[in-house]
Amino acid sequence: MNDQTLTPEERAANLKGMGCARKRVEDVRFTQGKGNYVDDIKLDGMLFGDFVRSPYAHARVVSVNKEAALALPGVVAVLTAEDLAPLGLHWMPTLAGDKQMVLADGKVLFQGQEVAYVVAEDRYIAADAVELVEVEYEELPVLTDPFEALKSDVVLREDLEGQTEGAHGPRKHHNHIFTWEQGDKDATEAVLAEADVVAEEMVYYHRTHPCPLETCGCVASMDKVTGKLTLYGTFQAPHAIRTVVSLISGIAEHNIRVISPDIGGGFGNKVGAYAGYVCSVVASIVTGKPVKWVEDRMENLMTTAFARDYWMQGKIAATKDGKITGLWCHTTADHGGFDACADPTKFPAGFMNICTGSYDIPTAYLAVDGVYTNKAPGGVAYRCSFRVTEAAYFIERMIEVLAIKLNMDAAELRRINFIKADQFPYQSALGWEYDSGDYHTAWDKALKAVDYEGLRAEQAQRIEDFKAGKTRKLLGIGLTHFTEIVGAGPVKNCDILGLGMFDSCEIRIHPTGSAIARLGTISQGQGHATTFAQIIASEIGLPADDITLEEGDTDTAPYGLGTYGSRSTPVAGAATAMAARKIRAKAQMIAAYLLEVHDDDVEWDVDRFAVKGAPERFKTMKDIAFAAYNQAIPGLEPGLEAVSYYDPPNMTYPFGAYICVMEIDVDTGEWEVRQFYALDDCGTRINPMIIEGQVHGGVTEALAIAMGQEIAYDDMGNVKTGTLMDFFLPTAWETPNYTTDHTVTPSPHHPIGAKGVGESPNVGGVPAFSNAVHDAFKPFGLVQSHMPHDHWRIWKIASGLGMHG
Ligand code: PCD
Ligand SMILES: [Cu+]
Repeated sequence: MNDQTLTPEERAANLKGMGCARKRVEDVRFTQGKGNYVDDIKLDGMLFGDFVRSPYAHARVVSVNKEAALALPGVVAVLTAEDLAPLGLHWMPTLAGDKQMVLADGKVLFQGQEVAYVVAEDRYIAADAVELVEVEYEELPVLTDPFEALKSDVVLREDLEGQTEGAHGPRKHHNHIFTWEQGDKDATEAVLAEADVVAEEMVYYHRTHPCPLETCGCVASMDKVTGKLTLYGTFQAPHAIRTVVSLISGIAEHNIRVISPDIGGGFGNKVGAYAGYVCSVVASIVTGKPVKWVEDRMENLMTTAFARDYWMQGKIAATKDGKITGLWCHTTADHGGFDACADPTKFPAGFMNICTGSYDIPTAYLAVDGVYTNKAPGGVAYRCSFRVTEAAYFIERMIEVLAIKLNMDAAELRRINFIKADQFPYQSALGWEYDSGDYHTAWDKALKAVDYEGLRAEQAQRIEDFKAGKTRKLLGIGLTHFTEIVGAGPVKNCDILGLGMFDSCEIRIHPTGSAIARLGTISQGQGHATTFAQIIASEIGLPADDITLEEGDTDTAPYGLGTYGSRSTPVAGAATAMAARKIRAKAQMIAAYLLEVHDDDVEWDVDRFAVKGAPERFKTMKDIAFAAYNQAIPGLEPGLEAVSYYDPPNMTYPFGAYICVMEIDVDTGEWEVRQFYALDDCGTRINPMIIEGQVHGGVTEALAIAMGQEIAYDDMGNVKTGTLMDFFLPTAWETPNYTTDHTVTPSPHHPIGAKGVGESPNVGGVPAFSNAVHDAFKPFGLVQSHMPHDHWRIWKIASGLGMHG
């Protein structure tokens, strides 16, 4: 059965295990149009839902008249808050401990808010009926600026009036949500007062949106005979959705089956619960028929969870020679009409306290104030694991601002402040324990790869030429060294709605030596079916091609908290290795029995157990799998399967060095990325090709955010960027070529040493692009300018610096 002539290396290669650039197994289906997305699901007698949405950002709903809509042939029902109230479903809990209207209850708080839900026989009738619902509104004053909101007499959340205590402590004002403080305020202020140099700046990270290719949607199907509710949907956390649906609907959890089919990109947008899910479930229960709801693009952009919108006031202190002594940050966080941020419960501003970044900063203080405004709720990670991209942008801008103050090279300033390799595990001033890192090695490699000295020389020449009138183009060199924090993560620290953030994997080996593995996570394009099979292949010596991977069906998958915050590899990936190791432990006993030696006298060799000192006497994993099912082995149960629920001891701290070289035309504001170098360290690399794809995708999203993407509002709370005509999504035209690189610093606590990587390119990419723009104008006096750096804003910078003559 087994080719004994193969070397161990050849046998290992045949497994396509960890480290192999295995081709994505998912793509056979996707490239042939054989994916199965929510909108592909068609059930007998299925009805369609659509929302009546508010055109106003703040208004009282005086009346809703459904008559004309109900009279339209094909319309089955029109639901309003009044219909949901008797069921207690007109409001729902948010992930952030707040509550949110499912359908407008007396007033609306943001443009596009759900007012009524129409159910009809097809999508088009539903859309027509939406037009026929007559809603009378009475406009109220609109607050779109969080600083104004905190001063205004206008009460946004009347339901909370008089409540001085919120989900995260005291509320200071009727539009205030929480204050979150970390670090030592007094000590930091003392350091600032005595420092040689203090740089101060307001760093704004604008509101944006993940905008996945596929919008959010679901199909709810209540079987009245069995009492079982099946809910298909674009869920990044199917198990959590099942628990939440059970808690708010009262349907027993075993009678709910949640299925996430193929998902066309999630990027954090599909973590939370939306009104569409609740209304579809209610509509299916009421009508006894399956009900489908799928958003259109404008609904997705205008109403589902936004990202960022952080105003970060910063102060950074240093000695004359550039040693950073303290960091202070006060953030005003615009959370929109309801606090629906998707962060672990104890972290209302996510992991923003990673804002000391890659630097050994002895003293620091961070305070975040959450504020209600008339904007869409949400606050999702959007490829940045819980406000880490905000934190990284903040510190990487503050470093640049400090470099200007010190008149020092920003690469050197970073180098002298990096946490040193021998300081890990490193305790940060804001409360984290960084697991591992080697920043100096990564930094030097990156600077060398782009010829940093050469670039600075070229830039100096360019400045001369510009001043001499020989060119109108500037050169910017954008530097970033970021530290990520992913893999939420320890249950003692992290939960969502009280559900501990562990994750899981169950592996079953079949008699012929192939296998199926099921996880509590769910791929939205990341390629889990490819990579997690590789972990198992390396751990138990069965070829990855013989391992099926399944996620997203709560009736079959073990409980897990889902995929976001780059947690699948750190948490479910660890569970996968641990489950595989349980299988290998049993396999060892089976092998020893078959080989008639003691358990301790066999040793593992790539895909087999061999007798110690006699490698020609062995049983392959395939032999062992068969024996597990066909031999009665004394003292052992038949079969070969295992499950692991993994509660990680710590998060993982991937890091990277990104450098962006940009040409900027001062007369048009146009930019061109000439070079983008991305070095990532995500510990042990499972699939280098997938990692490269993750970096390409993530840096492209970072480019979008830094250079143009924005959810912008006017003073009346109208969303100005609610279509892809106005909301910047880069195409192949704008997307530059990327050079990827890596170092490998394994996580000491992860069973295979892997850290997450999916979010890193966004965390590192945004400051790299933004710093490039700033760097180009720095010699002409620019210190700080807000993103997104679209052509107009860049042109305005040039203008403001008097560069237009
Ligand atoms: N060391 C390592 C790591 C990792 N890896 C790979 O890579 C990936 C990723 O991973 P991670 O990092 O762990 O992550 P996950 O968890 O899986 O995922 C998540 C992420 O992911 C990213 N990416 C992506 N891709 C795609 N395609 N799609 C999508 O959607 C997405 N999203 C995004 C996001 S946003 Mo959030 O949600 O915001 O929080 S978070 C996120 C996978 O496959 C894995 O396996 C490897 O290989 N190695
Ligand atoms: Cu975030």
